[in-house]
Amino acid sequence: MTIDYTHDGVASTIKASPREALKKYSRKEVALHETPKDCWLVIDGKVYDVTKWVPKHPGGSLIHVRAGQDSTYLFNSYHPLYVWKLLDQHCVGEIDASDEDLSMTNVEYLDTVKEPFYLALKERVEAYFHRNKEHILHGLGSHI
Ligand code: HEM
Repeated sequence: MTIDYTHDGVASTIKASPREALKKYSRKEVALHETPKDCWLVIDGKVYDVTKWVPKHPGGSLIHVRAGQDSTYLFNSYHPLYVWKLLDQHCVGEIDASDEDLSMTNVEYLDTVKEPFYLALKERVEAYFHRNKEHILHGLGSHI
């Protein structure tokens, strides 16, 4: 199951598709890349080397607070849905499911990003803020 964020209407684009052959990494291998100058992230089971993107990141140093670790929840909570499309270019592999170490991730959140209800809700919230010309983070800031 992968999420295809390349179409309009994100919630309807969850579909089963064969994964291309990606290099497999254990979470321990990913954990070796834990600095701003060598920054790998695990997001939704895939491994991303975002080192080159660190100095350009609009959200500044937050990009490396979980360098070398699972950042699925953090990534998803901070970004509008379109940012998922930008991840592909940084992909270097995926987590080796046969060597999964659940103590190194936060299983509670792993499937949330794939749930149609969650995606539909997030899409609608983004559309609301867009219509009202508010920045989503600033808008939320006044309510939390
Ligand atoms: C878990 C690591 C990350 C965290 C905590 C994080 C956090 C943030 C935050 C707080 C912002 C809002 C900045 C602002 O509006 O003032 C932001 C914006 C952004 N980030 Fe990240 N980021 C992370 C990783 C990434 C990665 C890996 C990419 C791309 C490959 C990325 C791409 C972007 C883009 C394009 C924006 C601008 C979004 C917009 O408002 O249109 N970020 N990020």
